[in-house]
Amino acid sequence: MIPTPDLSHLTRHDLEQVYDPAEDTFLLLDALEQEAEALRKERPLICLEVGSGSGCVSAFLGKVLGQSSSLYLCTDINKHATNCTLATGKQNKIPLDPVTCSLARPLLSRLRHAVDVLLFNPPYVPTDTDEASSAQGSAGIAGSWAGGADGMEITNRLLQDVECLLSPRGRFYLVALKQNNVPNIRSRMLEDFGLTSQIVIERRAGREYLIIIRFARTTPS
Ligand SMILES: C[S@@+](CC[C@H](N)C(=O)[O-])C[C@H]1O[C@@H](n2cnc3c(N)ncnc32)[C@H](O)[C@@H]1O
Repeated sequence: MIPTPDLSHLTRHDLEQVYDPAEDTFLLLDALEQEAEALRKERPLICLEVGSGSGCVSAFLGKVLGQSSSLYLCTDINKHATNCTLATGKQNKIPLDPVTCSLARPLLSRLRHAVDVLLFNPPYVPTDTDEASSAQGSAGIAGSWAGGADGMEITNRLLQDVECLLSPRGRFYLVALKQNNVPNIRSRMLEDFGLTSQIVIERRAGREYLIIIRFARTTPS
C-alpha cells in the first residue's frame, strides 16, 4: 500500500483557505494506486494536476511513479493552494511545480499533446451559476466546491481542452459525482474529441456518490 502523503505541515489556517483532502481526494488516490502498474509502465514525463489544492494528489502520484524524471505541474486558481502544493511537494520530496492560474489556460499552447497524466478533482457540487462565478472570482475556499449548473460549469471548461493537452499515450483522471451525469460526460468526450473512457472506481461517501473516470485516446491496457 502506498502511504498517503504527509500533510502534517499544513496548519489550521491553511485548511481554512485551502481544500482539506476528503473522500473525493482519497478515492482519486485509490484509483491511482489501482492503476499504479500501468502508470509506471507508461513512464510519464509530464504530469499536470488542475486544481491541486493541498498538493496531496500530485504528491501521491509522485510516490506511485517512484524515482522518475517526471515533471509534476500543478495549477490552482487559489494562491493559498499553490503555496500549500509547493510546501507539500517539499515535505514529501516530490518536486511539485505549482502555478496560480485558471485551469490549464496559460499552459495550453506549450503543453499541446504533451501531458501524459492529467488529473482534475474539480468543484463539482451543483450550485447556481452566480455562486460558482463569484467563487471563481474570489479564488478562495468556495472555489473548491461551487460547480454551477449540474456541478459541471468549471469541469466543462477543462473538458474543452483535454484533447489538446493529452499526449498520444496520455490518461486523464476526472472525479465526478453521479449528479454530474457521468454517462453524458463520457459520450460527449467520445463524440466531440474521440476520447474513450472507463470507470476506474466508484464509491458512496455519505450523501455523495463519487466516480473516477479515466479518459484516453484508445482504451489503455
Ligand atoms: C475539490 S478541490 C480538490 C483539491 C485537491 N486536488 C484534492 O483532491 O484534495 C478543487 C480544487 O480546484 C481548484 N479550482 C477551482 N476552480 C479552479 C480553476 N478555474 N482553475 C484551477 N483550479 C481551480 C480549487 O481552488 C480547489 O483547490
